[in-house]
Amino acid sequence: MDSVEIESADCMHLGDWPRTADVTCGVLKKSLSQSNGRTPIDVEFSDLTYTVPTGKKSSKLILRGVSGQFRSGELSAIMGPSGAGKSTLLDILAGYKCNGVTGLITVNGQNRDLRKFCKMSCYIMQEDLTQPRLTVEEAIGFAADLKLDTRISKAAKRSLVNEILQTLRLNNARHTITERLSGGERKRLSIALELVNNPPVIFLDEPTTGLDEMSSVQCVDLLRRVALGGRTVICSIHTPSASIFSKFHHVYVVTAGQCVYRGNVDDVVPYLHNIGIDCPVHYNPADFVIEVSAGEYGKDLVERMMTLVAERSPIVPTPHADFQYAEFENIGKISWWEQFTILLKRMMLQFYRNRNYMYLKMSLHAFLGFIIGGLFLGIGNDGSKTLFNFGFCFTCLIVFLYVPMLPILLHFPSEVHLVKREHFNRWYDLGPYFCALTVSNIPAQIVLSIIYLSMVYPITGQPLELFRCSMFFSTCIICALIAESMGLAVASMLSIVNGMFVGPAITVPLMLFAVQGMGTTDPLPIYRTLVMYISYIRYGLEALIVATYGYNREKLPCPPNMIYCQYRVPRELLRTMGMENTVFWLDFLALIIILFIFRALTYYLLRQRLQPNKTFQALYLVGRLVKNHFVNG
Ligand SMILES: Nc1ncnc2c1ncn2[C@@H]1O[C@H](COP(=O)(O)OP(=O)(O)OP(=O)(O)O)[C@@H](O)[C@H]1O
Repeated sequence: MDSVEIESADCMHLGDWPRTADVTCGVLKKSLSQSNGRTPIDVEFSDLTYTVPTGKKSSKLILRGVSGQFRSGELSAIMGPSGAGKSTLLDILAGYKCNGVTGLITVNGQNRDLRKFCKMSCYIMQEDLTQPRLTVEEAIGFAADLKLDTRISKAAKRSLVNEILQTLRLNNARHTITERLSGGERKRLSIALELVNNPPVIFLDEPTTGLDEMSSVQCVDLLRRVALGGRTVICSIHTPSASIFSKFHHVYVVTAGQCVYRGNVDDVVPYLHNIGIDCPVHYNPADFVIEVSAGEYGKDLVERMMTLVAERSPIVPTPHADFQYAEFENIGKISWWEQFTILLKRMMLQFYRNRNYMYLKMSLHAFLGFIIGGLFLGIGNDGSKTLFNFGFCFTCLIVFLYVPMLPILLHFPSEVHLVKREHFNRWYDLGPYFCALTVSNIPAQIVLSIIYLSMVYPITGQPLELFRCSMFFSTCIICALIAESMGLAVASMLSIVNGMFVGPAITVPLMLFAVQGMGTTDPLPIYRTLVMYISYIRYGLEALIVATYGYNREKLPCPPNMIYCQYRVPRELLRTMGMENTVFWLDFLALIIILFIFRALTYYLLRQRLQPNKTFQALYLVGRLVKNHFVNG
């Protein structure tokens, strides 16, 4: 079936949400306030507690057995004083936090299956992270490509993007690069990106923070409309104005990790009246209930609210006998290859927009080529400077260690945050992302390496024989890719600050191990030999030296003023360096294997960062305990 058929077929089934119909027929606005054919989702939780370890033997109880219910078709607010546990509760309900949580969360009366629940929900976090170097229109377009069925025609997706831009008042900013958006626009963009596939459950952490009153009202209005369309919309919110407060259907008030009120917004004031405190006339009930729950009118009132909450607001489960997780299993699922191509396209576009950075890197490589070439001018064909040429090979490996690694350590940790968020909201799988990242990085790295090498190789007088030249170039390029992969592995687990320390720190032993025992004719003890071959730089060095001096290279010319050139015979140098029997292809193969190991390690670490397994969770906890032990004493 081609896309046109799908488009027209879907127009006939407007209720068949969240497929293409809502969007292809240009009725997003209408669809937001429309019921749909799918089962509504109610989220219930009981006796939820959340504890975090804080020191050697201490831990902090953040949520203390809270229970509640959020229904479909309602806009619900989680409110409370600062530090009460609103964001924590939202993180747990959305499935973003799982460690240290006890209690029960159910979806339409069935135990929550987190993997499946994530497919039917989205979480818009407080910090608005958006893909850099894309316009608003492009960002929403890529989200639509990734989240919607590929059988939907391009025109239909374009019309969806236009509708979303209009609905969220982003039309004037459609060609603005995301980094240049105002706070309110960025918030609306974050919401727009997640609304693309119309998920049945939407969590938002403080969606109005940083917005002016008018933008906040419009934002909450939109959420209300979305909720009335049959979705379950839950947001944490800080002291809303009276008009914003009145737009919510349901409110859940927490203080010090306990619930003090849950129920209709209209019932807040009568409830407070019943426990003996009246909200002053013309006073914002939202402010008042937060003040009361913060203990400003006495601690006994707060305790009374805590005990009364279960009695006055019993949770009445709304079972949906016909509810099946499978119904939501394939929402907008696209294939591995489609995800890969879309992500690659997005990365290439971002790369193109950032071309000045690429020009800077190219200039830096040319500059390094000029400086290093000048330092080692003409030594490659001078029998009296063979040892200096050895230094040149080592310098090339150091250049290809730090230059590819440091930028990765600086920028990849922030990208991991973005990937974590998009992956959590089920935009794509890690496999296609990682492959797209690899494919988009490798050509640039090769070009940069060639710029540097094509300058230093002739300037330093290396042998201009095609086979030696290609062996030299390919060894350096593989080493650059290994260093980049090492940077990715470190940056996928650590923050910028920690990565910038750990990354360069691990390069020091790598360099030292590589040159063990060089220049001595005594054989090394076996353990030192093993340690030496841990370092990929050793393989790189051997490969470069053999490419330059191996394969029966003829004697090098010696300057007429030199009486004795010890290493003008290349074999003599190889013997002194213990590389007489070295086979280039074995070293090259070892480098390729190391490259694959590092790539696989990066993938594994990234996977653990996004979805830690039990071992990693245990390691994380041990790490935290150790940190708390040393940091907090
Ligand atoms: N990992 C942690 N370690 C120690 N304390 C934590 C941790 N995570 C959260 N907390 C504490 O738990 C409490 C609740 O945090 P949370 O972010 O949920 O509050 P909040 O109600 O959203 O606050 P705000 O409105 O100010 O954002 C706070 O006191 C916070 O310091």
